[in-house]
Amino acid sequence: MCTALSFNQFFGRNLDYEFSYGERVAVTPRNYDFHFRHLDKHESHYALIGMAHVFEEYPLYYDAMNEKGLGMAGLNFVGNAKFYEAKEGKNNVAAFEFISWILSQCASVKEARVVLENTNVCATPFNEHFPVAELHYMISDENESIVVECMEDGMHVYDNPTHVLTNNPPLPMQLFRLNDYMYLSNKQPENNFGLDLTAYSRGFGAMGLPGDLSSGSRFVRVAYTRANATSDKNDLSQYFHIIGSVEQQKGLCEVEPGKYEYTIYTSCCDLRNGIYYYTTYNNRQISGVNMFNEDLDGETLISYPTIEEEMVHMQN
Ligand SMILES: C[C@H](CCC(=O)NCCS(=O)(=O)O)[C@H]1CC[C@H]2[C@@H]3[C@H](O)C[C@@H]4C[C@H](O)CC[C@]4(C)[C@H]3C[C@H](O)[C@]12C
Repeated sequence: MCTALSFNQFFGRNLDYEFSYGERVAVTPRNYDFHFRHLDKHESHYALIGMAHVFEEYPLYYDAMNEKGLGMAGLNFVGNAKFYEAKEGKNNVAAFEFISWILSQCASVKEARVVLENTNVCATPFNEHFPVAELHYMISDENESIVVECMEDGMHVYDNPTHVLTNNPPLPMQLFRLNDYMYLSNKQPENNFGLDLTAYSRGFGAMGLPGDLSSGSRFVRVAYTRANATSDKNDLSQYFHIIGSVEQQKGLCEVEPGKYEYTIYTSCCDLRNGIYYYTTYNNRQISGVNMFNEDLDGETLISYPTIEEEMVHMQN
């Protein structure tokens, strides 16, 4: 399971899975040659930063942002995702290139909508070891979010007023399910029984908020948390608290005997300042890579290993 979140200038995701593909924080500078499989070279483009599996200096992004403040993340959409054959007259983009394709040329969600109109996401595998990943995508800038779902019946581009995304089912069904929870409140409930009842603890207003790890429940939980979370100067920690409401602890979701899905990392792109923050399962201290501290006019990929050791700030 995975969850993506956009909150003010912050955008990112929980990457939940039972193993890591070996990811790094990768900066793609403006003059890195993107060799798109079905298209011409893309020699000069926006610079990108994000979490990627780096294969022979090529970034396979999971989630990223560009220097203009647009973010994009791919989340599992197994059984529903369907990518297509290359089509004449379209910009044919392999699914593994999709994040780079959008972020290398779009400065906003508005621009992404236009580019998507002529984009055909293709079922072209990266290589024999990396088959096509069945994903759907959230794209956000500071103001709006959309979700792209490529399915049997075509590519859907949805407005996403919740600014969150999890996994199955498709977004319209996730949104519809919020109807069942519209009563949730951060206030104490009224007593409608006409009996002598008391709200004997704080937090009664959100009684019934799902707490399990299924994708539909995480969608409701994180959408509710985001909708009610206050915003102040400390929005970076508030972002981590919101997405932390749906993190997965090791041991709670068994995918095969003895193997558990857990939150491998949580990312947070600061869309305004080009900083990619993240925490990992064993290292809860926030680490950061600032894309503007790199030579963004370069041609070669820059990447950093994630810091996995627990870091504790001792005070004495
Ligand atoms: C497994 C990851 C998604 C995690 C997730 O959504 N979990 C939910 C599980 S479930 O639905 O609830 O069962 C996805 C997100 C990004 C994916 C990676 C990126 O797409 C980049 C390449 C793409 C290649 O085609 C496959 C390897 C890969 C390196 C992908 C491996 C894997 O599919 C990743 C890492």
